[in-house]
This record gives sequence, C-alpha cells and structure tokens, in this order.
Amino acid sequence: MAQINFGGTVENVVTREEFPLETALETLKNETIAVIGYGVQGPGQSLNMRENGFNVIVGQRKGKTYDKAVADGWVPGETLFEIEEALEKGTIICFLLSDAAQIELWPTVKAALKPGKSLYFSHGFGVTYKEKTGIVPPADVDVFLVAPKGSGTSLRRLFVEGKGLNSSFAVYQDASGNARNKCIAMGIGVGSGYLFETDFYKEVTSDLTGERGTLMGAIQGIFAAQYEVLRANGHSPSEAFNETVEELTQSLMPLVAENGMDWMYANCSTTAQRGALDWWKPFRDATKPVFEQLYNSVKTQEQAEISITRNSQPDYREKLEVELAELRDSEMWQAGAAVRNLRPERS
Ligand SMILES: NC(=O)C1=CN([C@@H]2O[C@H](COP(=O)(O)OP(=O)(O)OC[C@H]3O[C@@H](n4cnc5c(N)ncnc54)[C@H](O)[C@@H]3O)[C@@H](O)[C@H]2O)C=CC1
Ligand SMILES: CC(=O)[C@](C)(O)C(=O)O
Ligand SMILES: [Mg+2]
Ligand SMILES: [Mg+2]
Repeated sequence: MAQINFGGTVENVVTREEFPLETALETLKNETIAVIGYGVQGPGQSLNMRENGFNVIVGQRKGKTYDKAVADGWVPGETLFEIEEALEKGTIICFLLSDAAQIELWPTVKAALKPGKSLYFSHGFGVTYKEKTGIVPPADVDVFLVAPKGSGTSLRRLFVEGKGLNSSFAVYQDASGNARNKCIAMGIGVGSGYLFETDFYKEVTSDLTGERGTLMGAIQGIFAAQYEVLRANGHSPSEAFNETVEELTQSLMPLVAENGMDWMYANCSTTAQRGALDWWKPFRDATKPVFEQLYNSVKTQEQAEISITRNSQPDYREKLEVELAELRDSEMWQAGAAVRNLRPERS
C-alpha cells in the first residue's frame, strides 16, 4: 500500500499501479458479483465491472429500472434476474438499494448470505446504524464497502473517458481472511482512480456531513443567499445567475479542480484576489457554527433517523418531486436553464 503524505498526515492509499486490474481479476476470478439495485450506483458500478472483465450479474425488480438494465445490455435469465434469484446466484452481494430500501430487503438478503459469501456496500449507513436498520450481517460472511466519492453517473462517465473517480474502502468483517483483498479488488473493478482507507462509521459520518454541507446543501444555500441579495439590489436574473453559479461551474471550479484554490485565485484579477482573500474568513466564520450543528446532528444519528423515516414514507417519491420542483422552478434555476441553453455548444 502506498504511503501518501496528505498535507502533513501520512495515509494508506491503494493505487491502480500497485493493485492493477489483472490482480483484481485474479482475486475475484471465482466470484459471481451480484449487483442488487439499478438506481444510480448500480448501473455505474455494474457496467464498469462488466467492461473490466468481471463476472457480474444484476438483480432488479421488474419495472422501468429493469427495462433500463435490459437497454444497457443485461440479458434476462443470463445476467439480469429478479432480486431473489440474483441473491441466490451471487457470491459477492452488492447491496446497492437506497439506504432506506435496504431495511425492507434486508431479511431477504440475509437469508441468501450463505457462509463464504461476501456482503458489499457503498455506504457505511446500514451497518453503522444497525439499531435503526436491523442490518446485522451473519458472522460467517465478509463485509466490506467501497464508496465512490461522487455520483454513480460520474463514476460511469469518468470510466468511459478513461479516468477514475476515487473511492474510500473499509472492511467491517473479515470471515475468510481475504476480505481486504476482495474489497480492494472490487474498488479497482468498479473503476476507482485510487482508494483511501476508512471505516464504516467514519465513511457514513463524513459522507452525510459532506452531502448536507459544501457538496450539496451549503452550496445551494450560499448560491441562494448571494442571488437574492443581487436581485434585491436591482441586478437582472442573468447577471445574478452568471455571477453566482455559471462563472463558478464553467470557469473557476475547473481551475480549482486542476490546480487548487490558490492557482484559481492567481488566474483572476488582483482586484478579485484582494477581495476573495479578505472575504473568505468572514464566510468561514459565519458558516462554521452551522457546520458544527450539522456534524453534531450526524453524530447523534438525528440525520440517519430523519433519512430513514422520511425515505420510508409511501408517498416519499411524490413529495421529493415537489421539493426538487421547488428548486427547479425557482427564479435562480430557471435563469440557469436559460443560461445553459445559451452555451455555444448547446445551440
Ligand atoms: N447515488 C449515488 O451516486 C451514491 C450512492 N451511494 C450509496 O450507494 C447505495 C445505493 O444508492 P443509490 O444508487 O443512490 O440508490 P437508488 O435510490 O438510486 O437506487 C435504488 C434502487 O433500489 C431499487 N429499490 C428501491 N426500493 C426498493 C425496494 N423496496 N425493494 C427492491 N428494490 C428497491 C430501485 O428500483 C433502484 O434500482 C446507497 O447506499 C447510497 O448511499 C454512494 C455514493 C454515491
Ligand atoms: C454522490 C455521493 O457520494 C453522495 C452525495 O454522498 C450521495 O449520493 O449519497
Ligand atoms: Mg458520498
Ligand atoms: Mg451519500
């Protein structure tokens, strides 16, 4: 395992150089990998593994998503099955239903987990919150996770482009004595660029914080706040949207991704640099208490509780659609749709 210095802290990282695809294929050559669920992670992981040469099948209940799997080349009765049949055939069970749905299906999955099989997650949720989920794996199976740090859509896109999203990995239970190798092999198989080590608790805690925070929740909140102030002061929607979102996603974030924040700053005007250097700390100080509140709410399992109860409601999908429509129909994101349509590559 490579020892990499991350800003002063040395951590274990697995790269594709030290654990090449051939090693991964050799490690899992006798396994049938059953991907249960074909939502967002299911397609990304199963298609990447299939193209990497692994023995993969998909288990998905009938309906629109099953049809999508057929359209993606999974063959009913050969590589695509009802969930129960895939659970029967699989030796590594990839539990890729939504975290709330995993609770409902757990008794079925548990019944199929014969000694020697492996249980694979892409989140520490089910096992960490076992008092709430009831997910307690039998002692004679390996249990591990590979959590791609990004949407399954990006996992797939980057793989197709010959790149790789990075993932964390963790072993929860090593019954076979080989769980760690299997876990890393899966991580390479699903198309990870590299893998960094964690445990189930840390994975779920950081993940829930990140998606509620800077990755999704906080970013929308900050966008909305700035957009509203610009609009209240007479700026047009196009100006407000461009100065709040479009410039960030199209111009500045790609520079941050390429070479860091300081480099992005260095490529902006001295006027911008002066202002950004003066203002980042007040923004940090204003939002830090909210992040502390958020982390605490994750730590006390309040966020897990909310997620389970809300996601388990029968009308959850309809309610979700209403909330997403509220974002979509807001002036800011309507302006965004118009701005996106004006991008030269779209016209
Ligand atoms: N969405 C993402 O890109 C990411 C997800 N993860 C984790 O990966 C796992 C899978 O998440 P997603 O791909 O987002 O799930 P999803 O919500 O997109 O997929 C759900 C799948 O489960 C099926 N399903 C839902 N309820 C069911 C039920 N009661 N019985 C049988 N099937 C049912 C659906 O048909 C669908 O195929 C979760 O643990 C999640 O936290 C991790 C990283 C990113
Ligand atoms: C894409 C990802 O990693 C998230 C945001 O944590 C998730 O979809 O749960
Ligand atoms: Mg995540
Ligand atoms: Mg997440």
